[in-house]
Amino acid sequence: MDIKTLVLALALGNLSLCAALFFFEAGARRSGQTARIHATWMWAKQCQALAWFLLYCRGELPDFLTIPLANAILFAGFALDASALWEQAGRRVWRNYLVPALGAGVGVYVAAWLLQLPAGGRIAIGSAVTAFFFLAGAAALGRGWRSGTVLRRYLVALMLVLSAAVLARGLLSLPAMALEGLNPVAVQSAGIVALYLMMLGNAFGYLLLVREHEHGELARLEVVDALTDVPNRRGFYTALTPWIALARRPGMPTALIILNLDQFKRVNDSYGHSAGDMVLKAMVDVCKKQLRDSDQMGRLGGAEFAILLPRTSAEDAGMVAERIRQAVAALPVKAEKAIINMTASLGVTTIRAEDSTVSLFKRADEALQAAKQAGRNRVAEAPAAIL
Ligand SMILES: Nc1nc2c(ncn2[C@@H]2O[C@H](COP(=O)(O)OP(=O)(O)OP(=O)(O)O)[C@@H](O)[C@H]2O)c(=O)[nH]1
Repeated sequence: MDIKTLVLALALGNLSLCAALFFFEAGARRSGQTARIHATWMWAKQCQALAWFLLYCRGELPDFLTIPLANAILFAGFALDASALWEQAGRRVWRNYLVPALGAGVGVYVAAWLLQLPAGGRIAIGSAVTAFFFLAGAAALGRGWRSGTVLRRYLVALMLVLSAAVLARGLLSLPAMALEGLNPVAVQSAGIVALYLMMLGNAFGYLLLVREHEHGELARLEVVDALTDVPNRRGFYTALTPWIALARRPGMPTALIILNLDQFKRVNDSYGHSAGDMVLKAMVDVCKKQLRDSDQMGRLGGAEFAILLPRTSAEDAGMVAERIRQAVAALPVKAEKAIINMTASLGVTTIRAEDSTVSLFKRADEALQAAKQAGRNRVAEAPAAIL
């Protein structure tokens, strides 16, 4: 295959990836950070498609368009590719390094063109810049190598090999490095094939990270409450299970508090659902400040939360619950249109040897209902076990 056809294949390949991503995006209706990463990747592909088309027109358009401008756009496309991979890996800060690196790469390349360096020198500079951005992308994909899938490792290895191939192409383009018997056209063709494979490797790498991120998020949301970021009922029950088993052994008990915000429905009705959400989040923050690191808070649903206090007696748990009650009552929540004062009722118990999850929550809930019936904004303790 001649070099011009390969360059055209790269332009069309990037264009078709752009179209594929556009439809992938249109169906998914992503938001926030994910949408931003997709946009970065789309820009990367558009830059690369444009640059390859300009390079394809070499000889038909003025040189300043098909040499410095085309290569500057191409480097920008590679930098954006690496940037999307780093953002997807959760490290936005990498943009701060990639942007200056792009500026330096473009600067050196344009200077080489202005100084009329031989084509081999320019190719070597271009290959070094390209390999740098490929390696940066491979590094993003290689994060979490040990726990990564085999496919991810394969892609990292592929990207490393291809980066080395691109670098080798650049070195072999230097007149001083030219090996005897090596066909320069074959070297250039091999370099462009490496770039083609890198285009595919990058695309698969990116889609793989998106898929892994989305799977991780789905798995997280099975056990974590999306609004307050504490374990949901399922996550909390999972955390509770070993403590129920441990309660059958003698030793310090484990306590359970159930907290319910008082007349929370009124907050929603008076100030709107989003104000209610703000109250729930603020309430979790307030409670967490009163707890130890080893304590565990979860959202059972609505305005009801559970708090597990390992190695805590009923008396101490009662004190913690009272501290939480006072903290909630003392903290007005600033919502968009109002300052909302809340109170909470709390039921306290300790896990008994014979307890199941059902009997434990039944007892804590009865204590909570007693606190509600006694007038709310108070703590009630379940009766002690009859020995
Ligand atoms: N803003 C918001 N409200 C929620 C959410 N989940 C449930 N709710 C509302 O929370 C309210 C729960 O009210 P309850 O706990 O049953 O009753 P209450 O009004 O707090 O009254 P008492 O518990 O008797 O003091 C209902 O109005 C639900 O619609 C949520 O995620 N966000």
